Amino acid sequence: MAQFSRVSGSVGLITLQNPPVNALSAAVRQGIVDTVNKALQEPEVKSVVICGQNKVFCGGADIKSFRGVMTGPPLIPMIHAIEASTKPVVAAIEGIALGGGLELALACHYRISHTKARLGLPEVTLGLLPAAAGSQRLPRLIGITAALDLITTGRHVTAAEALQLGIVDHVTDQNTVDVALKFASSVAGKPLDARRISLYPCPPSDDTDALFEEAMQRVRRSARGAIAPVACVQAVRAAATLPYAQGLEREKELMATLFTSGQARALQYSFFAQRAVGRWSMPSGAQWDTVEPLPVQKTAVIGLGTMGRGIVVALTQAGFSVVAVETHEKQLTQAKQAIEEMLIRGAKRRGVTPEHDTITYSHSMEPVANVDLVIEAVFEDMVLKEKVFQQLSAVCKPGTLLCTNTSGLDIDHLASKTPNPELVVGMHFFAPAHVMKLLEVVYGRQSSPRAVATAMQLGKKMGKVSVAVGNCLGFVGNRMLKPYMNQAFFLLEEGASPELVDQALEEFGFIMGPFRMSDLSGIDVGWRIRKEEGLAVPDQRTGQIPRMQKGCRYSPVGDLICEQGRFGQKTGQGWYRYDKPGGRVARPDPWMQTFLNQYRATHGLVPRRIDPKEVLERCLYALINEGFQTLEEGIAAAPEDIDVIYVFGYSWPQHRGGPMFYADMVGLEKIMDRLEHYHQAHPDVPSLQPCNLLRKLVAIGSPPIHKWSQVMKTLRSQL
Ligand SMILES: CCCCCCCCCCCCC[C@H](O)CC(=O)SCCNC(=O)CCNC(=O)[C@H](O)C(C)(C)COP(=O)(O)OP(=O)(O)OC[C@H]1O[C@@H](n2cnc3c(N)ncnc32)[C@H](O)[C@@H]1OP(=O)(O)O
Ligand SMILES: NC(=O)c1ccc[n+]([C@@H]2O[C@H](COP(=O)([O-])OP(=O)(O)OC[C@H]3O[C@@H](n4cnc5c(N)ncnc54)[C@H](O)[C@@H]3O)[C@@H](O)[C@H]2O)c1
Repeated sequence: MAQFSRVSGSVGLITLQNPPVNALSAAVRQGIVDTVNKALQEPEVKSVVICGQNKVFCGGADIKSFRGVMTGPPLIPMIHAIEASTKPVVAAIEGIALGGGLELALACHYRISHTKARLGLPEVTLGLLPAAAGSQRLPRLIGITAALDLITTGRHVTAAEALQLGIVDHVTDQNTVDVALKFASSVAGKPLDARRISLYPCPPSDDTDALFEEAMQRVRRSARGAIAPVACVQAVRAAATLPYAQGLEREKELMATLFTSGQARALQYSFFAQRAVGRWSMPSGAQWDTVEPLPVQKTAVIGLGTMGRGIVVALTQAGFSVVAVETHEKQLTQAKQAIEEMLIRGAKRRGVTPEHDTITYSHSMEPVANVDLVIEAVFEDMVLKEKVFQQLSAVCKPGTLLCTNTSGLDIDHLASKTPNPELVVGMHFFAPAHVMKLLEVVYGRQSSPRAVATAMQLGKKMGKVSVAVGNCLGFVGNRMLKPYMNQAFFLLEEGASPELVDQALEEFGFIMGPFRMSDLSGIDVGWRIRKEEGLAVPDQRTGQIPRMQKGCRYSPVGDLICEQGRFGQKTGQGWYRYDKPGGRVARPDPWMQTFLNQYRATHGLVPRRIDPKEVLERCLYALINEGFQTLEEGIAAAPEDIDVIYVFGYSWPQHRGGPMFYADMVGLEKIMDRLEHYHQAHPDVPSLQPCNLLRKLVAIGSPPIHKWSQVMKTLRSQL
């Protein structure tokens, strides 16, 4: 809806009304058409102001309506009618003007913004482009380079930057609508052609071809395989090279392709999935809207290695005081310096003053006594963690929440070592913890809903996408990664090279394939865990690590290369070779080829040609099957939870939605058939056997992903 009122006798005020973000639903568009007509028809009205209810201008087109039948007046003619108006129209921008919201403002003759407003054209993040003439008006207003930046990244700008770029005419910290009303009165009757952006020529640039070529390369590099950023560049190019009307036609054509694409569906699914994970629930029935989080102001981090440092930075940047504890003298000094540097860099990026004095560094636990919440990030060693939790229980004030950043150890076991197991939860951050957006909040059998609510809220305040998951080895993300990595190892045994496997998965859209990723994070990390699990241990009789363990196929290739001291980038050699220890550029290593040939010969394995399709199917379908298993067990509550974990924690390409969304796109029946096919070929690999939930879903006709949660409720008793 939109409401019309007349203010001070001669200014028509149109207020968009569709909380919470005044999205341009059919009713809002109809409201705008009706109220603009009214303003034009009423002779007393000399100028018009458009604003949004509740101090929010407009969040753009109604994304929810994209998947249904479009009704109501179309957006584009409505926006053109505003620009063509013979009475001046002023946009009063408060809160946000995003997507279609900014396009609406660009059709107005003047734009006045509140200092705290944010503006942008984020359509690209939804797999679209600004197709209500945004791709044609913005370059005409602010130039090609700046428009390319905003349109291809979708980033939001502050009012100050918008003013500097020339997107808005005036910024105020007063009541924006009042300022706009006054301004509208002052411009009544003035000529408008100079204010109609569609009439502007696109500002020329030195070498347009080179500029667009460079932009195209940049977007192709940064979002491998994503089509929307490419279309955005093409649309801006049309603005730069074609008359306005023809540019609009091109914008429309490009949008038609994007609008119905699988990528747009995936990205819009991901948008809503990120919001859905905030509505968490626990098997007990406790959920996000009924549980009050505990108040948290003072925090502590124990262990200042790779993870602890990032967590201290993220907590400090979110405004919490932190007691940072590290027992190792040298580590403490290095951590202090690293944390300070990260804070300075972060503050510079955000244009704020760095916070230092809210951190207290300590060798001992004493200063932890009066904190509200502790995050433990010591070595991944259960005995050590037990000891730390016992110390914390003795020193902390009653009611302090004890969280662990373990990558996958048993939360219940750790909780059982404390007098208050209800106050123990996992807070599993991802490296680097001040950058990566994902946080898995892991509840154990006894974790209280308030403890979970507190960790979820803390994650939100730290700018994380937090997902509540159940407790099991590896939780959701790392658990699903195991069958994926196993398949990558098995493929090497059967004839593939690390490059072949990585290339297939990088072409799918991962930033790095499993071997380049393993080189980056350190191959020895998994090796140490496997040794602790008793897997990477030679058989006393043969002296070799067995290739069958507990009745299942096991590949020791990773263990064997670690035995050679090849730990990845840090040692300059791993699955690839690097020019020096710490080097970043991975090059295929002839040593690896020789090693694999010898390994295969030793074990009587005859290498075969493996094609990329097999790599994708085996790695991804094994991971997806494990995803279904976590849903079946209730460890992940919904497919959206898994998808958000994979997109934000494991760099699953966002334009493919996430593993469970991808499974839905591929078709559950196909996934099941291919898993069965591979399981027949490899009966000693249980993770290739389709799990019960997948079979059941196929048996009932493969319902679409948004119906799985409903179906799971019914099926859970039968599974
Ligand atoms: C052959 C076929 C050819 C077809 C051609 C079709 C042509 C169609 C013509 C279209 C013309 C193009 C128009 C335009 O260019 C396209 C767009 O405008 S796309 C939308 C762009 N806008 C955005 O991307 C903004 C998205 N929203 C946000 O980023 C954030 O929500 C926010 C606005 C910054 C607010 O953040 P928060 O305060 O944190 O709040 P939440 O995020 O939790 O949101 C609260 C609530 O609101 C819902 N919501 C937000 N934005 C929208 C929206 N634009 N539409 C619908 N709903 C929205 C959000 O989902 C939350 O609700 P919940 O999910 O929790 O129920
Ligand atoms: N590195 C990753 O990518 C990653 C990702 C997610 C989770 N994790 C988990 O985070 C935890 C920490 O991992 P990391 O990579 O930061 O390890 P790390 O080896 O880099 O750091 C651990 C730090 O803990 C310190 N420490 C040991 N005992 C201590 C004690 N009693 N009190 C205080 N400090 C102590 C060590 O001196 C060291 O500085 C582990 O549980 C790990 O599984 C790691």
